[in-house]
Amino acid sequence: MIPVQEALQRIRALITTMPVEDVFLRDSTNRILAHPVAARRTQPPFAASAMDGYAVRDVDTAVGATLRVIGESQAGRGYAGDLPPGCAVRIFTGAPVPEGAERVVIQEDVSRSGDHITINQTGDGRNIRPAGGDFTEGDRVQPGRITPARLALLAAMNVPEVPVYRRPVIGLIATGDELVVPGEVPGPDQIVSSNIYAVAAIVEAAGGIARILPIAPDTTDGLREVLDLASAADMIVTLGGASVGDHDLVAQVAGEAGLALDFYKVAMRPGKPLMAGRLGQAVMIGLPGNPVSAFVCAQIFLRPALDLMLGGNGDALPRTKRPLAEAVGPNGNREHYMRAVRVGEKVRIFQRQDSALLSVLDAADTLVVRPPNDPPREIGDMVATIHLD
Ligand SMILES: Nc1nc2c(c(=O)[nH]1)N[C@H]1C(S)=C(S)[C@@H](COP(=O)(O)OP(=O)(O)OC[C@H]3O[C@@H](n4cnc5c(N)ncnc54)[C@H](O)[C@@H]3O)O[C@H]1N2
Ligand code: MOO
Repeated sequence: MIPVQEALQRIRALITTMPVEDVFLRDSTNRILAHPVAARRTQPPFAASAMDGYAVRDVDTAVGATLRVIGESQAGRGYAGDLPPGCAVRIFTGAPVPEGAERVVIQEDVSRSGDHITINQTGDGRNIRPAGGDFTEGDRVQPGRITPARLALLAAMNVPEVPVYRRPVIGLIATGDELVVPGEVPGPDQIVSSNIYAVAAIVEAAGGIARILPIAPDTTDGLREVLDLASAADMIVTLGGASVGDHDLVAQVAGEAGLALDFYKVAMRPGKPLMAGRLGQAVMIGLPGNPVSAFVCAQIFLRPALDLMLGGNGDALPRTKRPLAEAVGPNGNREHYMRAVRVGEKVRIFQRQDSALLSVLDAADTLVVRPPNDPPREIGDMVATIHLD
């Protein structure tokens, strides 16, 4: 058994970053921008009015001044020509400010009669957004996640396509004769395959494309066939069949298929029989079959691995120290990821920690991470926690 940190480091070392592809802006939400992208224009491209009102010169801006309205500037169609002294141009939010105008007096501050306005109040600001006040042509957006805000910025920069890392395809294989897919009628000794749906959701939330393959039976031929179906994937993740039982065939069959095993067994609970290596052009990760074990391993290893594939730095999930709401007994020799729930600022560890219990997992919003051989802990003792979203 190797420590969790070493297992994560070894998985990181197996990963290669995905190639870069250009996609339409509309398809780039949450993807990772791979290279800096330069603005193709300046914004605003002209001095623009920030308010609806009248564009005037400073010399004409006095309470009681009466000015002649000589034209109109609207968003999308400006006023062609200069603004002579003693005159005003009717202007709307976003419209180009005419040459010579130095401020916009908002319409609430003037009285209008026919072609003339009288200024009743001058207000504080100029109400003009200078050209290039937001960004100028050539300004660069740096690599990173394309958030909704960044999407709008790129659009305003007139960038129609962006270079992003290709989304990795993750082939997911549940193994075991006892499994049926949800909705099927299980035989008397069967259960419904569940953990693969959690792992698929985790993969997709991290930016990967999850492909759920047919359930692999507990036969070498059957498992090999399903593994073959996954051969085009960027990563192959098996669930179950990883332990030491007579029907735990994943290591054997993957080995025969050419798996270069990097490690097997991690000092963690749940998740001990985790394996990882390279199979052809893909990284292969063998998750334990117990539903909570597969879930925890996906959080601890798959998420950083996917982050790295997508151009991130593959950081482990962030940890926060929180006080215990209840005492807890000593830990064994494996790092324990205990299902727990927040109670205000504190955290309460569930009594039942069997790695088969999905109802407990569902009730949890936190994993409490106990180091190997951690002594008993009292109420109020600080423990490391991982938030589950
Ligand atoms: N003698 C030993 N027995 C076991 C050990 C050990 O060290 N010595 N390790 C235990 C630990 S820890 C774990 S974790 C499990 C992992 O076993 P496998 O990865 O081989 O998983 P399976 O045996 O195939 O299944 C375990 C359990 O999970 C259920 N399962 C499997 N796949 C699914 C699925 N897709 N959806 C829902 N449930 C699934 C399966 O029916 C079993 O109940 O081994 C321990 N044994
Ligand atoms: O490691 Mo197993 O995952 O303890 O249940």
